[in-house]
Amino acid sequence: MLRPLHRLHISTALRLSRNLRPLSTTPNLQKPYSYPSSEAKTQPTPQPCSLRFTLSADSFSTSSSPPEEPPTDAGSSNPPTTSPELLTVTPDDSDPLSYGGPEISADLTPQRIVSELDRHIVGQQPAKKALAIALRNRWRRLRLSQELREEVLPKCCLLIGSSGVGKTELARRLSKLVDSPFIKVEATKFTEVGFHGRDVEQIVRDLLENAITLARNRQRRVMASRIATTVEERILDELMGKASPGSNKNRDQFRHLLRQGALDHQVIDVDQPVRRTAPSLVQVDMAPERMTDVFDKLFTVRQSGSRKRRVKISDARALIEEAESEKLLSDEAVVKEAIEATENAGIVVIDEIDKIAVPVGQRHGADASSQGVQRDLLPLIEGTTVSTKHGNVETDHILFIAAGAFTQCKPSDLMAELVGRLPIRVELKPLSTGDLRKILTVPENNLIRQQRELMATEGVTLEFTQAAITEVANIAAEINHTVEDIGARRLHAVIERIVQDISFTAPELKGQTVTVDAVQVQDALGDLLVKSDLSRFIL
Ligand SMILES: Nc1ncnc2c1ncn2[C@@H]1O[C@H](COP(=O)(O)OP(=O)(O)OP(=O)(O)O)[C@@H](O)[C@H]1O
Repeated sequence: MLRPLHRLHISTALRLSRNLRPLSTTPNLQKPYSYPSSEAKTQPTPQPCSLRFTLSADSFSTSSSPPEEPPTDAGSSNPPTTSPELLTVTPDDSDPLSYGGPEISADLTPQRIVSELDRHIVGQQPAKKALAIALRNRWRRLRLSQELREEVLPKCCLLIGSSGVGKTELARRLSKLVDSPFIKVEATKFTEVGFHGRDVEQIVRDLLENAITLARNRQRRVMASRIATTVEERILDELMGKASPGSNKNRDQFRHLLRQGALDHQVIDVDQPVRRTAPSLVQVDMAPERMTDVFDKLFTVRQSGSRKRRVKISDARALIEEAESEKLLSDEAVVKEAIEATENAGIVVIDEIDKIAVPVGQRHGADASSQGVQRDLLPLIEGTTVSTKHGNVETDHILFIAAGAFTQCKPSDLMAELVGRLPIRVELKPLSTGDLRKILTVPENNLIRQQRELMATEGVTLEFTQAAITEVANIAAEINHTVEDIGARRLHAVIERIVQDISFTAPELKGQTVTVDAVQVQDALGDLLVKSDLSRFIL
């Protein structure tokens, strides 16, 4: 039976660690949890040149230390990064409620935004440029006086281009660059329910939910080191009792063992909080979503306090971390940050906008719902207040990016007021065979790399010859041309078909190198390459 560790003599504990390597040389591979290093605690907080997405002009902060240059080699095989130098979060340990959300680095110039987008998207330079300016304008707007800032509305964009040429991907990458709340919706989804369509305000509610997730994760990251320290101290308290003067040496030795994972099997008591729900009242004039929230809470079992559980230290870490995060992360602060981020940094892509455009002569009968959706979208884009269960969200400064192919109609077939709200228009080019070839190999997380890395997990080295890559691009372009143009999406299906057999047998190919050449590409696609069969081609 295990003895409580606080009764163990330190020499016994040290014996446990006899076979362990010194702390400084132990790779942290098997430990699911990383403790803050003492160096990390003493290092000065970086002072990036940055600007907050907060409403108050007083919260702007700048400093003279510029962030490092990002890698610009688009073909680099580096793992994906989230460009941390472009987005910074400023922790204020003294007040967990003080986070104002993400900050856009002042160094994120339009040119730099374009080069960041270049890392993931091939070509489409005019669209990249337009979006870069739109994003930079947000940064500029936040530097204006409060009075002028409210007057400057974001210019919304209309991206015109066929399916799969990168319209959504550009907007998604843009939002990732600055950790903005992002949502993509299809305009046609709002016509299916009938004349009034689905409530377009749901777009903003969904955007806010996304912002809440981002805000929670962001605050967790900011507090990670504080939480890790607390977790360690809680475990040490359980093992040895509360820290007391003179107990530092023993405590440090136990801390050392704990960090080595030598105490993982010891069992300790952990307090697990039980959620308590606040009593709520249903009011007759309540918004429907608020009412749903109240009912949710009513049906939640009301309990309070905490209960003790005896668990191994290896399991206790996650439980204590969760409980500490709950204590430190205030829902109120998360929602506040999320609403600010939604209002000032939210990006919404409304795809298939062309499908709800109706030429003037046809604006009657069944098309009434399309017209209705356009009318409903207008206030959102112009700026309105949407009520959500977390509070009101102003849409004035959300960046709306409408997108569509406009093959059957023209932008002017949209309502004039709506078109007026989308003054930045950019056309995205159809993808050529050369573009498809580049998409296979140039973006950081390109499809070929994805397949190679997947096979590497099985111990298989997968190679594609240059001729094979060219052949894949040729075939994808041909199918797009003959069957239906779905742009770069075609590559996914073609590649999947080519690697299907290798993928199936990979566990038996461990240690081997498999090279795909042009002939194998043709073999894999077999009779589907016969032109007459292309119409039946399922890729
Ligand atoms: N120019 C490009 N460079 C790199 N990848 C691309 C490019 N265009 C498209 N892709 C890839 O193709 C897929 C589909 O692209 P995306 O979602 O942007 O299409 P879209 O233009 O929005 O089309 P749709 O209107 O049909 O949604 C994504 O996986 C994206 O990464």
